[in-house]
This record gives sequence, structure tokens and C-alpha cells, in this order.
Amino acid sequence: MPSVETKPRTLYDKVFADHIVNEQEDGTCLLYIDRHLVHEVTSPQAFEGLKNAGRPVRRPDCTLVTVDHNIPTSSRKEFKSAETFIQETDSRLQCTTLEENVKDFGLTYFGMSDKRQGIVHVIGPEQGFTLPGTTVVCGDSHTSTHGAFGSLAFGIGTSEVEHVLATQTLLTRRSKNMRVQVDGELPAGVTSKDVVLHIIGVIGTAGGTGAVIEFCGSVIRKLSMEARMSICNMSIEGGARAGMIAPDEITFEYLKGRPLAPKYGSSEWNRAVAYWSTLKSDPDAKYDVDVFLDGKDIIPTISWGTSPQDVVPITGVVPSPADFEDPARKLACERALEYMGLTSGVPMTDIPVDKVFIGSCTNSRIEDLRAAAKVVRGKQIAANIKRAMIVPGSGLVKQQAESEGLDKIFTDAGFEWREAGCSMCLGMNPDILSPQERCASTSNRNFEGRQGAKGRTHLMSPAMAAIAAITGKLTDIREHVVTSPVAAKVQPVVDVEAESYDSPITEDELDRVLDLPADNEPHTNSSAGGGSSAGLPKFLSLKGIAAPLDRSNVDTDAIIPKQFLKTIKRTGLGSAAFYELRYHADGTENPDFVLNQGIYRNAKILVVTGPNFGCGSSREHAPWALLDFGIKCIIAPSFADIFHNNTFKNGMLPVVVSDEAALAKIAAEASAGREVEVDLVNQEIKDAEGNKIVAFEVDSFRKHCLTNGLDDIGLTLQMEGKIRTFEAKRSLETPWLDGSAYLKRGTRGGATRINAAAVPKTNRGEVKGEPLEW
Ligand SMILES: CC(C)[C@H](C(=O)O)[C@@H](O)C(=O)O
Ligand code: SF4
Repeated sequence: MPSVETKPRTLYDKVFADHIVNEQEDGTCLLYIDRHLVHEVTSPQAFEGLKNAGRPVRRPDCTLVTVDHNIPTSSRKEFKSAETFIQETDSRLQCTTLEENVKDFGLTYFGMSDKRQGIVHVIGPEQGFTLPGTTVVCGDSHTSTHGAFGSLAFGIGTSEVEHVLATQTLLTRRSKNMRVQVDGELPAGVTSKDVVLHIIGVIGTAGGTGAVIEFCGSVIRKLSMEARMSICNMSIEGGARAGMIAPDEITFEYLKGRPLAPKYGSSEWNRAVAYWSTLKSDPDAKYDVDVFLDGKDIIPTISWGTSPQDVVPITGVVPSPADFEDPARKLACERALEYMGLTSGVPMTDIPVDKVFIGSCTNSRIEDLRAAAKVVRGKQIAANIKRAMIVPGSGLVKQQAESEGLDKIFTDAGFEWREAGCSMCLGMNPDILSPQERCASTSNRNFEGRQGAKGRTHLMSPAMAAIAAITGKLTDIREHVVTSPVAAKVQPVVDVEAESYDSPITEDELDRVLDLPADNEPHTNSSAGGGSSAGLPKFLSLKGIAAPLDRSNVDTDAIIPKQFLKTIKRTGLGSAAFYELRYHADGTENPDFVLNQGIYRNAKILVVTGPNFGCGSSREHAPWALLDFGIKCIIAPSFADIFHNNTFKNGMLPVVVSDEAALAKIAAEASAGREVEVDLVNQEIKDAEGNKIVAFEVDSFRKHCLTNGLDDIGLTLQMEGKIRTFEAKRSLETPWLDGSAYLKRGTRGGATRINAAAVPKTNRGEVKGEPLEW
């Protein structure tokens, strides 16, 4: 919804401002969410929460559901139902639970027999569900992908999934603005995947923490939409909340004719394009962080270690710990080399690979498959390659590739041609690496154990993965086929001058829409009295044993590996916390890991001395596992955004202590086995005798919620009036955002089987503590 500010603003500032339903004095905003994608892994607990509270889904017409993470990618020729097709019990339960939930809540669902099924971040854009200027969320960190359309798209945890389902809003704060400008020309053979790997190598995995990155510059402008999606997809690997690219003719061209986009050529389309054309940063807009890169400096880039920032040009060698000045990075390099089975100084092109995976939400679209097919056409995979897989991002990508004969090119070369899904990107289904196997992968994460316990991942572009399959080792694509970067065709879609954009609506119009017909009634909370809340235990002060952990960039795959994400409950995950670090391969405890040692088995606090705790996936299972283990507070120099958010939603407190000396003192207390006290009321950390070690900052709204044991949904539902007003305004100004085509409003959502009256009163919760003044 357009706003009328005059101060120079960034693209992010504009989209954020256009979605504010309410803003509190401390900067906490209630943000309207236009588009919600849902998958099986991060939703069961959210739907359960809704059921317990007797709450329906507010906007089924803005919600799209699919299965992707758990499903097998084997042939579906014999497919009858998820129940009979999925062999693995927990995966099956997670998928069938989702199917029950979509029926119960009347949601649109692309199941395994639907051609439109695929990875959430592939199907959203493909269907035109993702549109410029929208807010897009999903219980998945790679929601950042959708920012390629100039939407504000970010991953959320399961508690927030529940919040969005119930209220179509989120409580959030403004992020910083960061600009990554890539100018010049890309050399031949360099793709957008190389660009983003290079960027992460430059800024580091925490480089974008607390920020939304706007990617711009002549290199970005020339990229196709699919290439832009690969870049925004990996902004989360640079620690950013989201990545955005201003929409342009290439964007509009891509959206033409998509089922859920406004109908091409209609007056609504022209109006939409006129609005979308306003979505760019003002020339004098200020950024908090600026990074300028020259396209000509980028060459095919590949990862060598266990973090996406561990990258080198393909012409480089395996680094040595001596190459890093920072002691934490030296240590991380040592560990990574050991895990990856690599020796410093060895040329990257001398490293043989065992498996090749071309797929994932980063690189499984038609252009990716075309680029890979161009490399393998008429060739055979090398004898040492045990398995080479092509996993299209959606059923429609698969169909398109088959119509172009790409499947034949791949299978003739010895590749497997699979069905759509996340597959070996994280191996929640049977597609995994065996221990020590090395994989050339087009995915986005190379964390320890990501593609299979002890498996070794090298991230790269589709062309580079394809050539690795042919030569059997990491290879410089430029020595084989020289592909030019994907340039997009630019065709004007609509004369934006002719169809000028009409900004704010009149009060009269707003009043008229607020008097909504019955079919347009928003689904309001059907449980008692407009605002109820399950509540959380209050957090005032916590005193207890603190466990010291000397690690940087602890990712959520390490806090809880993928095999434990198959649960449909929030509880019982304590034994899985830090699984790979806590247990040996034979299941026995690793006595060297701190949480296996004496008093630390009862730790209530975790003191992490390295930065960027909780990076990577949005899985709320990470804080659930820590909480179930007994840890309610984590102290660290910095946190990844989604993890930080997720802890608060569970009544836990993440404390940032950036003062190195103070952090060292807390870690020393922890190492000595003395108790530490975290006093939230006074915002101080104290030693066992009550002496203050350091003061800390916390958002006042979050503090209020924690100290009063309030949960957000109950509070937000008190804002029903403002949400309705926002929705009415949205229907007038940007009518294409109300569900259209098969998502048309009222066609399904009314069919909810949730009956609040049938929900026992005790399950509906009650508001605890004083509700906040809105
Ligand atoms: C399962 C989901 C929570 C997770 C994510 O958030 O990224 C997954 O998609 C991943 O890539 O690790
Ligand atoms: S990163 Fe991998 S697991 Fe996560 S959504 Fe993308 S394809 Fe699926």
C-alpha cells in the first residue's frame, strides 16, 4: 500500500512503511503480511496452537501450502497417497498432519499428486503468488528468495507462523539498510551463484546481521529473475533478515500471465505495474552499510569449508589457518579442514567428488537446469561419481524441462532425474550423503552434517556442479564450456507513464469498504472475547549454572540436526540439542562436550564466546531443544536474527554482551562452575554473590512480554479494529493482493472445520499480566 513520505527512503523503508498496522513508541511495529507460504516442517505446532485456542486462519486467500522438505523424490508413477507413498514414519506423519491441517483450516494445498507442488520458494514466484511490494513470510529462512521481486520477504519461526495464520500480521522492528552494489560486467562463465558466494565471502556470514540487503548495480540489473532469486535466496547466508532487488521491466515480464498475478493487460495489471514502478530507493536514500563490488573481480566461486563464508575462487587453493588473523576464524578453519578432510595448499581443482546434487531453492529452476544440461550434453559422468542427481524445484519446472528434452540429456549422461522437493539440500528424506562422501552441490548451506552425517559439501553454481560430475572433481567451468551470465530479455510490459498511479484513497471510500459484505468478513478469533493468549511462564530473573561454549557461527543445524525436525511437537527435544557434538557416531556421549560434563548437565544459561550464535535455518526446534534441555538464557556477543526472535517467543532470553572483557568475566564464572544471575528486571548480569558484571539492553516491548508472561497472539488480537482498517484500505489501493484465481477470497477459507465451541475452555488460555497499552 503506497505511502506519501517525502524524506529520501530506501526500497526497504518504503515497503516496510506501507505495511505498518500499528507502531509503538519503542519502535515495535505490527506489520501486515500479504503472502504466507507454509510447509510441513515448521507448521504442525502452529496449527496445533490454533486448534487449542479455537482460532481459524485469518486469510486463507493469502496462504499457500505445499510439502517439500520430507518427501521422497523417487518416481510418483505409482503415487496414491502420502500415507502409502512415504515410507519413513516421522516424515509420513509430518506430511499427513499437514494434509489434515489444510483440510481443517480450508487452505489451498499443492500435494504430491499436484504438478504445482515444489519447494516453497520455487512455487511462490512461479505461481505469481509473490508480487512486488508485498510482505512475504514462511517458516523457512530462505524466504529471502522472494525479495528478488522487490518484496520484503523473510523467514520466521513456528510461533510466528501461528501468529501470521491467526492475525495475518507480525510483531517486528525495523532493520538496518545495507546496500550491496555490483557494477561492471561479469566475465564469461560467472553466474549469479558465483556473485552471491563471492559477496558472502566478502561480508561474512554475520555481515548482514540486523539488516536488509538491497542488491543493486549494473550486474544485478542485467540478471534474469531466476538469477536474482538465487542471489536473494542466499542473503540469509550473509546473516541478513532479507534481500531485495527493485522491480523493473524484467520483473514485470516474468510476472505476465502467472496464475496469481493480476491479469496481464487488464486495468488492474496496469495499475499494479504503475505502483510497482514506484518501488525503488530514492537517489539520496541513506544506507547504514555500503558494499561496492566490481563484477570483473568475480570468478567462479566455490566453498571449501563448513560455513558459506568459507569460499575461494575455483582457481584458488585450500586455505590454511595461518591465512586468518582472527583467532576464532583460525580455530574454525582448523576444524573445517579436519571435517572436510582437506589439506591446506591443495588446488581446489585437485579435489575429487563422490556425489553431485543439482537442486534446492537456490538453483533448481529451469534456467539452472538448462545451464547444467548445456554442460553435460553428449557427455558421461565420470567413473568415480557414485551418484549424480537432478532435482527440479517444482513439478512445473520438471514438466518444462521434459518438454525441452533436458531430462534425456541428463539421464543419457548418467544423472538421476528426480521428482521435486528439497532432497539432498538438507537430507530430511532418503537423499543423503554417507559419512565422508564429498558432494558438489548447488544448494546454499555447507554446515557439518547438513547433507548427511559427516558428509562434505562444496557449494557452487549449476554449471560448476555439472562439470564436476563429468570430470569427477572440482573443475573450472571456464576451461570447458564458456557460458555467458544469464542476461534477461527486457520488454516493456505496460506504459507506466500512461497509467499513472493514484495514491491514497479518500476517507469515504475507506468507510464504504469497511462495511464489508459477509463473504469478506475477516476471520476473527472465535474464542472468548477478542483476545486470548496461552501465556508463557514469566521471566524476571534467572540464577543458575552457566555452561561456557567457545565457538563462533554456531548454526541451528548444529543446535538441532535435521533428523529431529520431523516431530510434530514442541517438547522432548532436549536430548537432541547439539546432537552431533554431544554424541559419538556409536551413540555414546562425547565427554569433551561441555553439556556432558558434571554440573553443566544442569546448566540454565549458555555463555557463548564466539559471535553469530544461531545462524542458518529458521527452525524453532533450536530454542525448543535448548529449553527442553533446561537452558532458558543464552549470552553471546551477537545472534542471528531469526534465532534471536525465536527465543523470545518461547519465554527465553537471549542477551547480547559485546563488551569482550565482560563476556570473558562471565565465561570465567561459568568455567569455574559458579552460578551466574541474569536479572531481566534490572537488565544486569551478576556473579553468584550478586555483584554486577555488566548491564544489558533489551527491547522494552519484549521485556514487557517476558516479565508478564504474555504471548503475542493474544495481544495482537486486541488490535482487530486496526487490522480490519488496514485490510479495507489494502483492498481499495492494491486490490490484486486479495486472493485471486484459485485463491479467491471466500472460496475455501470459509470452510474451516475448527469449532471454537468444541475446544475445551482450559485450552483457550487467558491473558496473563497487564495487556500492553497499544
Ligand atoms: C526446515 C526449515 C526450518 C529450514 C530453514 O529454515 O531454512 C530448512 O529449509 C533449511 O534449509 O535448513
Ligand atoms: S534451503 Fe534446502 S531445505 Fe531449505 S527450503 Fe531451500 S531447498 Fe528446502
